[in-house]
Amino acid sequence: MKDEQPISPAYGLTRQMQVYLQGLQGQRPSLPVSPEALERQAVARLKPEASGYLAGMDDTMRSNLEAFHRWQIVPRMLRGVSQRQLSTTILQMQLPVPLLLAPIGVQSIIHPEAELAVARAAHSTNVPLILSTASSRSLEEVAQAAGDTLRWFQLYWSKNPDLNASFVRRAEQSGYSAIVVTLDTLLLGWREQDIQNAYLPFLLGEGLANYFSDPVFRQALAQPPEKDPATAVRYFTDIFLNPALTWEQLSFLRQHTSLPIILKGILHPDDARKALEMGMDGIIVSNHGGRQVAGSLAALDALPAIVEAVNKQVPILFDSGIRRGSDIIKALALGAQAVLLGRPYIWGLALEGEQGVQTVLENILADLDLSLALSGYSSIAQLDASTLVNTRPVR
Ligand SMILES: Cc1cc2nc3c(=O)[nH]c(=O)nc-3n(C[C@H](O)[C@H](O)[C@H](O)COP(=O)(O)O)c2cc1C
Ligand SMILES: CC(C)CC(=O)C(=O)O
Repeated sequence: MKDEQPISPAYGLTRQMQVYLQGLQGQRPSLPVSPEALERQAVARLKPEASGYLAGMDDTMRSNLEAFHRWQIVPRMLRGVSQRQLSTTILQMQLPVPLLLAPIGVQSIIHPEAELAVARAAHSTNVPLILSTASSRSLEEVAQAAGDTLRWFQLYWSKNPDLNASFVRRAEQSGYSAIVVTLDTLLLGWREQDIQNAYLPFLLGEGLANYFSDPVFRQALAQPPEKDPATAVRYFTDIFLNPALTWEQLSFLRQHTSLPIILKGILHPDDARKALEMGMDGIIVSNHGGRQVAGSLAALDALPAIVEAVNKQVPILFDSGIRRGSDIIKALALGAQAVLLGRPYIWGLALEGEQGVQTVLENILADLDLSLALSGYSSIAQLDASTLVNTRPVR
């Protein structure tokens, strides 16, 4: 795909025609094209514990999706859209598309090749990726699989400061070019399905590759994790998350890395202002895909006020509910510079491994490209508030 310039001006049309031509030979796409059907099939394929873990809180997730339906695109006509520009620059990094893979931990519960399959698919489609601290493969292995693909590292801020510094150092050495600190998961939310299933993958040793391979983590143990995994898992659960974290501690990170620091999980404009005050380099507006606070506002509903508060001082990214090309258009029109794709690529991984992730990415990018053109835009930079109308019912 890389050689074929996936983001060429005619990308959407090329992909669409490729599928139709295969149809002439009696072939149909093996993976569902609609995200809803994709989810249904993936959930049916996974063990109940794994699909329960993917799910999160139903009501917040529903709010995330409904928020997209309240904003609607008003297509414009005859504006010369034969060439489309989908690339963007964030913190001096060139993104070929305004889409990154969201950090999603413990992918070994979804597919045996886990993050390596995802990294290869990111490479073949040229879509940047954000690797979770809780990945099932070490950040070094994933970097190797990703090749020259743009990659950022997501940090869960542990109680052990030396471990945080070590993760950041390793990420720098392995070519990750930004640190994404997740703020909304200083504790795990009340996840009804996981509690019903009495299931937490970390306790089974899943998603701990970065910890078990870390020199600081290993030094804290009397025996290496290979010899005494139970004690290593216990130590992990002791230090993994840090609910005592406050804004002031972000300066520790600043002292330990020259990489840009991006805060993930901002929903209130005052927190966005605080991020600016602390000299942070970027913000990801997100409610963690509706996995942390039941009844929290939809991430998309939080976006406009944060865009206003930040006033273009740092880039704003968005996730939680991106399913189609039109969702990307809506988030960009409301002021995000790029979006993160979460569960849809995991559904592809569940069904067809690396190929499944690649297909999901190709489909959403083709959809974005065509929807952009048909809405009357030749560049994502042209999207703004005038692209949309809000159909929120008046109460
Ligand atoms: C199974 C699962 C694991 C996740 N793990 C992480 C993680 O390790 N770090 C993180 O910052 N976010 C994590 N997230 C949240 C995603 O990065 C992202 O915010 C969310 O999936 C976006 O919503 P969407 O899935 O509706 O697109 C996880 C989400 C899921 C579904
Ligand atoms: C707690 C993490 C390791 C994974 C996560 O962010 C999630 O399950 O939502």
